[in-house]
Amino acid sequence: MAGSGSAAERIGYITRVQSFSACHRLHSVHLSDEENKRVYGKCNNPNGHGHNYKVEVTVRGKIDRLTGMVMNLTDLKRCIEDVIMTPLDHKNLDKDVPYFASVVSTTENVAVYIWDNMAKVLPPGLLYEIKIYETDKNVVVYRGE
Ligand SMILES: Nc1nc2c(c(=O)[nH]1)N=C([C@H](O)[C@H](O)COP(=O)(O)OP(=O)(O)OP(=O)(O)O)CN2
Ligand SMILES: [Zn+2]
Repeated sequence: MAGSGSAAERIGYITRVQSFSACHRLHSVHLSDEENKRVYGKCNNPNGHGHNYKVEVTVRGKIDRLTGMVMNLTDLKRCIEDVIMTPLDHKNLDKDVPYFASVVSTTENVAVYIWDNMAKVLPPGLLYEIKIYETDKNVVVYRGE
């Protein structure tokens, strides 16, 4: 049985929460203007609209027996600064972030963008989940599938 102090490996999930502000417009380059209006409605407004996004970045891994950590949250904080805050905070997602020039800036795609870039800077296999609150009511989860 795995009691405290046993040799059994423990798996932990740790999450850091980060907020950022950005504006965007839902508009697909693969759809006509009419289709864009029909699909995205008010979110296709040419002048865009803004959100205060909240992102939860979760990593999963062994709780190191010596350090007591899955990873140092201070290191996770630095990764989040580089991957989320520097490129996205106070930006127009569609105009300031090259990735969204051809990819519609839905929250699903923002989650994929963050996942792909977090995976590049974290130790392999550690990233577990990106959860984004676009609003209090609209929440997206992406787990790299
Ligand atoms: N599948 C998706 N659908 C929608 C997305 C998205 O990212 N993925 N995004 C939007 C808009 O960006 C929009 O800003 C959402 O606004 P709204 O519907 O007004 O947000 P709320 O539901 O929180 O607003 P309430 O009016 O308070 O209900 C649309 N669809
Ligand atoms: Zn929006």
